[in-house]
Amino acid sequence: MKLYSAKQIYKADQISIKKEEITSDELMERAALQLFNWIHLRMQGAPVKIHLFCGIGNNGGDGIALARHLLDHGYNISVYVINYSEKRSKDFLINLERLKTRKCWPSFISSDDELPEIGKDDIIVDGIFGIGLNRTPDDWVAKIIQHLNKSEAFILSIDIPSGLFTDQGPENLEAIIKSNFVLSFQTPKLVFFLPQTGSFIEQWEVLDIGLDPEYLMATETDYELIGNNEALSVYKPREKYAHKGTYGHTLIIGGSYGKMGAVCLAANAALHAGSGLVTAYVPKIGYSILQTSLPEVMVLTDSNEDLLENIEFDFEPTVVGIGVGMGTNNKTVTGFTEFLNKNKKPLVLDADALNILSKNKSLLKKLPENTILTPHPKELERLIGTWKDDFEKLDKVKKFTKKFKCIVVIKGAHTIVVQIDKGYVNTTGNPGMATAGSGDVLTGIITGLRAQGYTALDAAIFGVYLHGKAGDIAVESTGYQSLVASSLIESIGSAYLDLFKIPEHPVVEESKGQ
Ligand SMILES: NC(=O)C1=CN([C@@H]2O[C@H](COP(=O)(O)OP(=O)(O)OC[C@H]3O[C@@H](n4cnc5c(N)ncnc54)[C@H](O)[C@@H]3O)[C@@H](O)[C@H]2O)[C@H](O)CC1
Ligand SMILES: [K+]
Repeated sequence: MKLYSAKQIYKADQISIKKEEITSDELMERAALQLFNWIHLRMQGAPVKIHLFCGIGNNGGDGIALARHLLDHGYNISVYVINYSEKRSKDFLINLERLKTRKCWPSFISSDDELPEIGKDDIIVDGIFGIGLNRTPDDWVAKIIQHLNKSEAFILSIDIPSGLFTDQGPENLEAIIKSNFVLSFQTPKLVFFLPQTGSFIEQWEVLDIGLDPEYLMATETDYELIGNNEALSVYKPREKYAHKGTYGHTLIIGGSYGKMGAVCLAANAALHAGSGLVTAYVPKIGYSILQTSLPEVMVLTDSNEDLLENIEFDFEPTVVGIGVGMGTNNKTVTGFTEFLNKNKKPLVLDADALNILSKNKSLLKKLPENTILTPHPKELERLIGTWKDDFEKLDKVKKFTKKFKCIVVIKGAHTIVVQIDKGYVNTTGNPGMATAGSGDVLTGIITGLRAQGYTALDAAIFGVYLHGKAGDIAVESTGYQSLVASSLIESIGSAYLDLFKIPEHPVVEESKGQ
């Protein structure tokens, strides 16, 4: 699913109005009816108090139009206009007049002196700001937002939690609605999935207000959301007359004294992802460990007993995944550098391979085109430096991938795969996956996919999706706390099978931000 920017949504808005020969007010009515139907289906006329907080722009207009429909159906509502500007939008005013004809007069709030009383069992509809927010709300508006957040009432946001910018980082976290549910028009917004802002959204759903499909289809976006459909479109079915050679030979290089488990996890994950053959290259100490725990995996050893020093092998792997459990000993740095000097094979780099690169940035030039790097936030910081917010981080990563012609997998609650100008935001995974070895499994899956002929970008996107889905399946039987990396591997098969399940429900997503 494409994640459109605010600018693109406004454009779609304009094009739809022109093409369909409708007024902007009619489009607002469509949006308001969608909101109303969603609420009415769930509430069935229940006499719960609904407080609608509306701004003076079109987000507020949506709220006011929704209020009219709720009123017409006998709901118990109170309407407040947060009067933060005199520049009221035309369609807001049209809808305000319509509401008044029903003898409903909103309370106009122009300061934080009188905060409306809200019961914890009430419902708040948040229509204060939408995608038109262009500066941080004034202090008194922020105080009202804080009052709503503290109320414990269920908050339903129209389009986007008020106070969140659509395409830039937040300035004041105290001036953002903490939304229990967001009904977002046409497209979820990128900020729903970023670490800094994702926690303001508990759940979201898209309401299709029928913006011009032709424009939406033809428009390239900077970000895409990867769900089941997108993963399925990348998936490569197995062929009847294939043999193990068809699906490539993965080489996992890593390990050091006390950290051989990381290699076991990555190698085993590569096998479960479908790599035809898997070889592990480890220090001598790892030989019996690997041979005993993974009978399917072939093992080659370094000349050094405890760490990697002379990475040499005499076969042609399809792809090399390097770094897990490897350590950053000077001898390993030398061995890794010499390996990069000679290597011509596609690479996946993780953990200590990334740490070595961070300290020896000149090595970055030696990476073959389309190398996949899988840093967690700390490793990423070592590679690209610090960032002031998620948008700056994404910009820096884009520049980095352009400069070194590589792919970066920014690991997090919603992992984002970045290549040059584009980011792919993953939807699977859960907090139980923040556990030892989870990253090693991801490295193994991505490397194993690459071995089977997936392009680097597809292997990264699909690998991240499968890894998260395996976690979602595993957690059903383990619970968050007891999820361990080995259970992720055991669930890779079920994650593949899940690709072909027909979804029972429309897209309702729980946010995994923080
Ligand atoms: N997607 C669509 O096609 C449709 C969207 N609808 C709704 O419209 C809003 C966007 O409305 P807009 O009027 O452009 O902006 P807002 O209501 O978000 O903001 C109001 C207005 O206020 C000014 N402003 C911005 N920031 C501040 C601030 N911090 N303090 C004071 N004033 C501020 C600015 O001028 C804004 O224009 C979208 O989210 C949907 O809910 C349509 O109803 C249907 C079609
Ligand atoms: K809103």
